[in-house]
Amino acid sequence: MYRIQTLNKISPKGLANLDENYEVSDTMENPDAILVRSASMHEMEMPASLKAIARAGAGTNNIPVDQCAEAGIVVFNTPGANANAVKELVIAGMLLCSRKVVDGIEWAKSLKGNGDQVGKMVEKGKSSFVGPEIAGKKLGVIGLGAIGVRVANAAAALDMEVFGYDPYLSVDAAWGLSSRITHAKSLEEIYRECDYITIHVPQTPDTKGMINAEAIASMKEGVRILNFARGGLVNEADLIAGLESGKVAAYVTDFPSDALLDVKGVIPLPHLGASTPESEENCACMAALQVKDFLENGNIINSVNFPRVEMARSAGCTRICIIHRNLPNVLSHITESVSSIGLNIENMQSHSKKDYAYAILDVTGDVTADVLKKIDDKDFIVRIWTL
Ligand SMILES: NC(=O)c1ccc[n+]([C@@H]2O[C@H](COP(=O)([O-])OP(=O)(O)OC[C@H]3O[C@@H](n4cnc5c(N)ncnc54)[C@H](O)[C@@H]3O)[C@@H](O)[C@H]2O)c1
Ligand SMILES: O=C(O)[C@H](O)COP(=O)(O)O
Repeated sequence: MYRIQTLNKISPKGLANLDENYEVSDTMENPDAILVRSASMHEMEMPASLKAIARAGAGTNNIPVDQCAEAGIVVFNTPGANANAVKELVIAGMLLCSRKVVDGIEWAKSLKGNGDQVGKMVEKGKSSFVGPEIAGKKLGVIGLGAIGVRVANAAAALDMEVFGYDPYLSVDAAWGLSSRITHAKSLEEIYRECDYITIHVPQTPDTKGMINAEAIASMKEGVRILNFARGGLVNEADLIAGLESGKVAAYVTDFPSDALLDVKGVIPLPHLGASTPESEENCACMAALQVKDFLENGNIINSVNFPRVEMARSAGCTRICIIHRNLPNVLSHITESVSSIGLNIENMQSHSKKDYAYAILDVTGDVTADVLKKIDDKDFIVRIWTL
């Protein structure tokens, strides 16, 4: 029986992929794997039993990914599974901050009690809520991954002039990008040209605070900024100064903080980007299936700290799975150890990612604890197990 702990509410449709061989609970001790959304795991002590963490979503900055790699814990995410949900809310965010929709709704509600005068008051007062259309305006998209590409294409379809910036653009993303998108060669070009700027990059030490006083100073007067990626990408004090001076007309964020809530021009949303039934199901299904395939077959598909390694099971074989440091001669140590005890390697796959590598070997012969001990050199083997 595999033991799965959930740290957030995970869509039941996703959990339904875990059959009678799985016990799932939010109060599980010694889990084999954890399913999580945005709960922070940075302060959590990782149980020795833990082999995998699956983030049902995109951002993994709530998980100590590097520490997990050191401990041989594979961290998965679900690329693209919630991207459409975020795209739709970004488009809504641009309309919200252009057309004074929120202020207009609040004012309209304040007319309650004026009886048959409401119609007249609406017509008289509506001129306070005039706001520009988005068609014909310039949108800068920073980060053209699963979300950024969808936002760029949707905005182009709404007749915006779209600039995209991503120095690490993947081939898949490039194939998906409309030919109407202008390739911005620098952030400065985005800042200089665009009326609306939307950020879709992961929060890392490199991107943290990237929207700061210097960036804001080089943007257009009255720029509208949207942040559905992570709060930490924006230096809040600098942004508030920009809003107060009028340089920034609006800031739509999915990551409100106490300091932002009462600042004019801020439209705070309670991290709703991925909160649709469709994306909750997509993410949960992908997370559950990836964990299942890893626990049962050792396959790693979308991991942020280990390479993709997957191989069909070879009939009549025992599978040996080995997470190891990415150092010279480790593979030859493994294969020599295995063959020196008379095991035959029928099939094997191995790939590396930064400091770590992962190998799966399908072998025939008797794989005893002694065999594993022979391979398990503590200097470079992080975790070894059989399936
Ligand atoms: N609000 C929400 O509910 C919600 C939902 C999903 C994702 N997110 C956030 O959005 C982020 C992006 O999600 P995604 O699914 O598009 O991820 P993704 O990995 O598909 O795309 C990220 C893109 O950013 C690019 N990038 C990285 N560093 C960059 C830099 N310095 N400048 C420009 N581009 C850079 C990468 O090349 C990649 O193409 C996630 O990391 C997460 O933090 C938020
Ligand atoms: O990175 C993500 O996928 C989003 O921020 C969604 O987070 P959530 O799963 O907590 O809604």
